[in-house]
Amino acid sequence: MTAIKGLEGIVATTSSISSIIDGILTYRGINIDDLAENALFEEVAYLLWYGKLPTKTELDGLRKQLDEFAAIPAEVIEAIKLYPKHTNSMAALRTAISSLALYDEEAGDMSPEANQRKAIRLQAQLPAVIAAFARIREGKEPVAPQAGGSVASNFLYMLTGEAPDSVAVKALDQALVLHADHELNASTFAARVTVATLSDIYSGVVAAIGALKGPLHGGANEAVMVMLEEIGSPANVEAYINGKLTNKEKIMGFGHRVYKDGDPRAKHLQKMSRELGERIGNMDLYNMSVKIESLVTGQKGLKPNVDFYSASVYTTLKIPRDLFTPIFAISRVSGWTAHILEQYENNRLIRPRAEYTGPASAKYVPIDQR
Ligand SMILES: CC(=O)SCCNC(=O)CCNC(=O)[C@H](O)C(C)(C)COP(=O)(O)OP(=O)(O)OC[C@H]1O[C@@H](n2cnc3c(N)ncnc32)[C@H](O)[C@@H]1OP(=O)(O)O
Ligand SMILES: O=C([O-])CC(=O)C(=O)O
Repeated sequence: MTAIKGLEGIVATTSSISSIIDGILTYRGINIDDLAENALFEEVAYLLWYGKLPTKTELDGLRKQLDEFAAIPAEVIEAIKLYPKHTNSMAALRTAISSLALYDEEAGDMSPEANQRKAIRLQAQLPAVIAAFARIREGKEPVAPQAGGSVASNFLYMLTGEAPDSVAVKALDQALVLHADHELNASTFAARVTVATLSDIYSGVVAAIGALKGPLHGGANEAVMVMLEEIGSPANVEAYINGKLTNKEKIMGFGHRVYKDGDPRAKHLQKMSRELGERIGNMDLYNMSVKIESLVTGQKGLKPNVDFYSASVYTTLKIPRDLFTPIFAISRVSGWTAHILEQYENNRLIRPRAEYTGPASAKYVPIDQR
């Protein structure tokens, strides 16, 4: 038995949800470029869950369910008020989602219908939980979502308490489309491993949030912003990046386990970053990002991944840095739950083996002789 470090290249399941073949990403066979340019996030969530694009009636039905399910139990809001104000936002999200399970009367119902409803409930409640946490830590009361609003517009509304402008809503919606699913990424794998024991959907999503939090995965978008802040201005980029590369440090937002020739989603986020910068008349973040890309690609051959330009996009939308990874979760929960439902449909316990590297043969030594 020889271990493959990081399971690179191992095909661990079949899935009909998303594919990455020859560097092309599709959701249910539809190219991500097509979806990024034309689809709304709710259409994409429907596509991931049900395997087809919704009709207008089906989309309206999903929106109605998202509205109905968005309310957060008062006990969960009260608990969030007790979280330390400076706690990590992904830790807060992980805890709050876990506590939502306690108040879901269907939590123990493992029927496909109940699990589908729970998937929609998680999609509806996750943005509300993040916005509530962000407001509560500033001493403000949570804002309820507006019926009929999209996931993107409602998140911005719940965060600020003000009607968001249409450019911001469109940008966030497109970002949500781009992040919704990605084959067997680490957090989705964590979710599938968890529910393959026939544990519940909340446990799967909590495991996924824990995996997404790390800076080698979803946490990279926040780490990119930390880097941009450290650099400070386009004039400092070269010295900073050269220093990091000389020290063999990783540049966050670059590289990918599957894409070696570039991430097809990055160009959409780059365009968004440029357009939003032009709109506010400040191109510093965009110019810094482009310069970093040119140096890292030029010297290391590494291309930006989905996390790189999302940092400048979210900052230009005035979203606090530590909410970037929770926003990733707002989108990816659609993919996580689609994968969880797929896992339940055709389940087998996921239990690989380990190549043993400990002592070959050892004897128990009584404690008084050690
Ligand atoms: C949504 C997402 O999860 S996208 C990924 C988000 N994560 C990041 O942006 C963090 C930065 N990137 C990375 O750490 C990696 O590229 C990962 C984790 C994404 C992929 O990791 P792996 O497939 O395991 O690649 P691995 O880390 O082995 O890198 C291979 C080589 O490229 C180098 N490399 C990879 N990424 C980077 C980077 N961002 N900066 C500098 N060097 C890098 C490694 O140091 C390694 O070099 P070596 O062979 O000389 O030791
Ligand atoms: O697929 C991966 O390894 C990381 C990921 O989630 C993504 O790129 O969206």
